[in-house]
Amino acid sequence: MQNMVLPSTTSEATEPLIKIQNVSKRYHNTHALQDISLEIPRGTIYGLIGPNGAGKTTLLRILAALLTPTSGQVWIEEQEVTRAPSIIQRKVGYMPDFFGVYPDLTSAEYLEFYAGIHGISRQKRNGIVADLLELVELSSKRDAMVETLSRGMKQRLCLARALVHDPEILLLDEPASGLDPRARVELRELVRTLQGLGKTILISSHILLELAEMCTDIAILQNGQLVIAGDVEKVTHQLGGGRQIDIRLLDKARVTDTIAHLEKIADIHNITTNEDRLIQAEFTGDDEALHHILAALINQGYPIVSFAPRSGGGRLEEVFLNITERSNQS
Ligand SMILES: Nc1ncnc2c1ncn2[C@@H]1O[C@H](COP(=O)(O)OP(=O)(O)OP(=O)(O)O)[C@@H](O)[C@H]1O
Repeated sequence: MQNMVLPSTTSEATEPLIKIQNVSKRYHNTHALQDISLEIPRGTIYGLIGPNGAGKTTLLRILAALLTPTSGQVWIEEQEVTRAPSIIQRKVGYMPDFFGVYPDLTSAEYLEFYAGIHGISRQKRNGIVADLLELVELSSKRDAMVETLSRGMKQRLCLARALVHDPEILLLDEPASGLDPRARVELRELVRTLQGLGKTILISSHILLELAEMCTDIAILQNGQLVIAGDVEKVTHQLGGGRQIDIRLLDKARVTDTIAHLEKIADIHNITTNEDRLIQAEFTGDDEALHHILAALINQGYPIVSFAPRSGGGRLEEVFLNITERSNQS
């Protein structure tokens, strides 16, 4: 299947922070990555999605300057990653997909150790460690042994470790794997907080739903090849996935005529109403079309209380399965 790289709305305004140009990686006879080109806009939460063995870890390790591509180049701003690994490692925080074995350390000692590795002076370490523990909501566990933390807590500690040198870019390899739903929500909130702090974040997962609600952009990898990439809305739209809109009305008596109005709009499909004043529908247009629909509803006096398009959501998983199936067949 031909690669589709869609322009990102965020990348239109600014130069991408990361440029991946024709990157391939071969391990003996395995083509882990094949001619991948991708641009990561600054400030995005970029989801790297693909089934096991798709090449996600390989790509993240190349971006972290921990692995050299067989061919192609990766640029982070004006630096080519293989030519300046130590500069890149200062800009990048990498959280691997495995925890490894923890030495006999408390949470605070663990972070202090990594702060030392990054050359942070002793005077600054205490303050940085306290700030990081607060950020990942582990202040109450500062003196707990790492081994005694829950999986979700270990995951957050690992994320704090990746942040110890205040990198601009965070590479998180399967950060949600093995977490229960509550820990996943906490992780999602933390990732959003980090985006708010100006970080550009790449997150991999083989489960699209884990990422759908938190990513601004996604790239789907399959057998080392890029299947599609771009802003979540555009990818979903391009693949015919559509979005769901939840429309809540003030007045139950107006549900029927609102539905009759929506039924006449070409981009709206599968309208349902399962609660008193809530109408749900699928929408396959772009944001401009959505704006016109909302403006018309308001202008014509429909009593709208809320009008909420949901990015991706459940539909994305379907899109992902469709696209990986299609590329398997090609
Ligand atoms: N060190 C290695 N030596 C040989 N083959 C490797 C090595 N590392 C990865 N591979 C192979 O490269 C391909 C891509 O692996 P990679 O770990 O990047 O995929 P992934 O998408 O992260 O998968 P997962 O979700 O299972 O972690 C796989 O076929 C894998 O077996």
